Amino acid sequence: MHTKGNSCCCSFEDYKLTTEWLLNQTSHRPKIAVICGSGLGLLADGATNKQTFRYQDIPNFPVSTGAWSGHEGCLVFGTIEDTSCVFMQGHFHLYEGYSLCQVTFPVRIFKLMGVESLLVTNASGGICPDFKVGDIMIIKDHINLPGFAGQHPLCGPNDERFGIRFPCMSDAYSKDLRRLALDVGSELGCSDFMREGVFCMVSGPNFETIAEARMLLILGCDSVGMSTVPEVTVAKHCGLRVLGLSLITNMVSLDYSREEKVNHEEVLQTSKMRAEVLQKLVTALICRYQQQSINTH
Ligand SMILES: O=P(O)(O)O[C@@H]1C[C@H](O)[C@@H](CO)O1
Ligand code: HPA
Repeated sequence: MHTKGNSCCCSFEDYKLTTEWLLNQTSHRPKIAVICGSGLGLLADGATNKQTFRYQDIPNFPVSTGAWSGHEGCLVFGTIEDTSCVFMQGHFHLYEGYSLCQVTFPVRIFKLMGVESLLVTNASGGICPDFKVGDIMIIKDHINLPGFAGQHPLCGPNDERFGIRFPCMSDAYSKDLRRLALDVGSELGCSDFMREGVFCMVSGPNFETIAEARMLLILGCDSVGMSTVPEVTVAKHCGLRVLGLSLITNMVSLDYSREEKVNHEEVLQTSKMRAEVLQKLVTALICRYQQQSINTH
């Protein structure tokens, strides 16, 4: 897989080869794909009948830069109730040096495998002053800051087999799935720490300066992180329904007098603290998703 400038140089045949390889290795035919954010690899724990592939063993799959820890770097197929799912334990970031074609490569594989909906999770810094560490924000919309600077996963020749040249992004996050997430969250007693808001992607790897954070607040961002937007953009382009859940792992500094400094350990600690709740939420969502599709089809 090569990249030219910032455009994707992965051919349709590359995507097909990886898809066919996976379909030949597993009898799972996933309907839902889940991208596990930093520290959230255990979202796959609710699944049974699991089959795991290391990224390094999957043809064309981007290989870990070693920045991840533990059991990350695996694609896990499994079943939740009767729904076949696939989980990405560990995802790819611009700041690790991956091209956006590599970052979003798995999403097109999911599409070709027959996945209908993508559930993206991530860790982010809270900007909205009403938010608290540990809140789960349902992503209502996003700001693609790297995209404004030409770092966009759909730059380059458009492959119509995936989607149209100029896709609409005003409804990138499914209203039905957002409602379902709110309902399921409320049934599980999570309403007190569930929010909805606008997510902004920055490239990272540094956390924001105070001036940058203040700018993001003025722009209407509720939280900021270093992933998700490229995957969601490519998912929407190829017709997947998307739900995004962003865990507020820290509050972003908006004030020069604030003493606390954000760091990656704090991010991972909050993810660890909330991982079990998020896992229950994701599992319940997938159960309800299946029931809803049965009722509506
Ligand atoms: O869930 P992701 O991987 O987006 O997590 C954020 C962005 C960085 O990877 C990391 C910074 O602490 O957290
Ligand atoms: N800023 C950017 N990305 C992040 C943050 C943050 O404060 N927390 C987790 N990911």
